[in-house]
Amino acid sequence: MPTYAAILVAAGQSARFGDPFYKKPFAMLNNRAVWLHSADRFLNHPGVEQVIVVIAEEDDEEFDRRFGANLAILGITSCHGGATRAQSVDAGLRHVRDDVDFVAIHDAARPCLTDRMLTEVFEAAQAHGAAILAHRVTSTLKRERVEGETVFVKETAPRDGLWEAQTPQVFARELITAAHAQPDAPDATDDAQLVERLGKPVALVEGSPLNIKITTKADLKLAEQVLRALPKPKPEGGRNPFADDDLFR
Ligand SMILES: Nc1ccn([C@@H]2O[C@H](COP(=O)(O)OP(=O)(O)OP(=O)(O)O)[C@@H](O)[C@H]2O)c(=O)n1
Ligand SMILES: C[C@](O)(CO)[C@H](O)COP(=O)(O)O
Repeated sequence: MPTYAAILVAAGQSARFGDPFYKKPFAMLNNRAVWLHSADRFLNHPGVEQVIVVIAEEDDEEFDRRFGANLAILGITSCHGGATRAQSVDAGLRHVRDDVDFVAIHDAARPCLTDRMLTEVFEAAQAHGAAILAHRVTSTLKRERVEGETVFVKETAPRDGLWEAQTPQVFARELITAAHAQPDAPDATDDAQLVERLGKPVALVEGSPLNIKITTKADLKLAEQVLRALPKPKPEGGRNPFADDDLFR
């Protein structure tokens, strides 16, 4: 069975979340920190040998106080991120073991990932070397034109063939390591674009509009309802309590 390392990036500033106490990955969601919901998916998934959480150095003390026991019990590694998301991913890559085959890179602020999505993007990465969860654009897209204080429609952008990238984004370890070694890597807003720049294929795997990225407080409320809609753990136990069902299709 192929082996995986998961990098959970949680080192952003959460500026749009606007909480005076908690950055969004560390906010409570149904009695568990947002990032731990994300970590659970990977920890319970076959083949995942390593989980690395990337945090901002300024969060060290609070993170250790709140989650130090979780890291020890769950065998999670932590490291410091950088000023950009890509720099945080690169920091996580430097802790990935040489013996894992694939690396899954996931926004810790996306806690509504399901077992089925993870299985499908893992399988696609095995088949193609690189795969990402994404969701076909279903709304009409407008390009803006700004005049003074007012924003107008400049044009309607063609949406045929457009997908909204999500995470996890999963890559053969050597491929993503080479991709992040490129000179302009720190400015990338997702990891797939660095692999695209190498001319390598990246498979698109249908995720779900419910695989939301928590950006604002309103997103946290939405995530609470999404997670509550997940099936309850099976009586025989042992199963991942976050197993998927058709709700997420
Ligand atoms: N320098 C950064 C920037 C972002 N992230 C992580 O990347 C994910 C997606 O980024 P985003 O939603 O933009 O988070 P923030 O940058 O924290 O959001 P904001 O722009 O509101 O500050 C988040 O889990 C965030 O913690 C990171 O690890 N390091
Ligand atoms: C990686 C990502 O979630 C894919 O849509 C997105 O690019 C993250 O961007 P952010 O500005 O760091 O939230």
